[in-house]
Amino acid sequence: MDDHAVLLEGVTRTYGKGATEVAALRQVSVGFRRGSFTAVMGPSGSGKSTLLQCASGLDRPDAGAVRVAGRDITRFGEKELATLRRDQVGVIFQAFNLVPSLTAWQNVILPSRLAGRRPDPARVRELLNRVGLAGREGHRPAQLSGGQQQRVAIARALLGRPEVLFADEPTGALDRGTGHEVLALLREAVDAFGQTVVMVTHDPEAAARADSVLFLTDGRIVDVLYRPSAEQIGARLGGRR
Ligand SMILES: Nc1ncnc2c1ncn2[C@@H]1O[C@H](COP(=O)(O)OP(=O)(O)OP(=O)(O)O)[C@@H](O)[C@H]1O
Repeated sequence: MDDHAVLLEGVTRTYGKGATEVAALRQVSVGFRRGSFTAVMGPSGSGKSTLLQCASGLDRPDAGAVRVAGRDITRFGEKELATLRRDQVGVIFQAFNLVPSLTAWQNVILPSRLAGRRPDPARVRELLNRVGLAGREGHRPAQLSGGQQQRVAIARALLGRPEVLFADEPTGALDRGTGHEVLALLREAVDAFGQTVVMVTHDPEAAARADSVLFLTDGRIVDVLYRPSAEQIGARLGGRR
């Protein structure tokens, strides 16, 4: 039974102490199968980002295990986590982490270069074109809008073809056309390259591109829909909230 790219077992994450204590995740157990595309939805503050942060090794749960390719990453030290992020796990988060002194093109290829690879320029160009940054390859982050910076981060995460890709609201800051293209790129990562994608979104139409949709409420998974339509997702969100 090891066809899970990522498996969370009883993951609990609590922030703060005493009166200000918030249980962001409560005993969450869920598996993400290899080559699957999962959307994560739920009200603001329900724990979606915390789930992604814990699953990607950016945050450490207080209890439980997070297995990536079978290995419990909650026991990893900083060095192992850095290697994990370089080789296996890609993240598209709102804090873009772009290097201010580098151009869009240079930012996209940086992680691959650091990993000792020589990225194919044709592929870099294709990715930049598809996220709508043609003509802006030479711009530095400060010369790009927030949405454009996010697109650089998306192209950067896709270039390395990581086994697992975590995306927090990847289409949130994008116009409709670019949003569709980004979803197509994520779908292609799954269908053509067998990557595993986990995406937080508030948009039922974006979530409908996934194979399944998890619903979080108050730090718990309360529902799962398989291959739902945008209408079914909207109804689920509008119903028992
Ligand atoms: N670093 C932190 N310190 C303290 N509390 C935090 C921290 N990060 C998250 N929380 C709290 O944990 C809970 C879950 O937060 P999380 O960001 O995971 O929710 P979310 O579902 O992603 O919300 P949103 O849709 O608004 O982004 C919230 O109550 C939040 O206030």
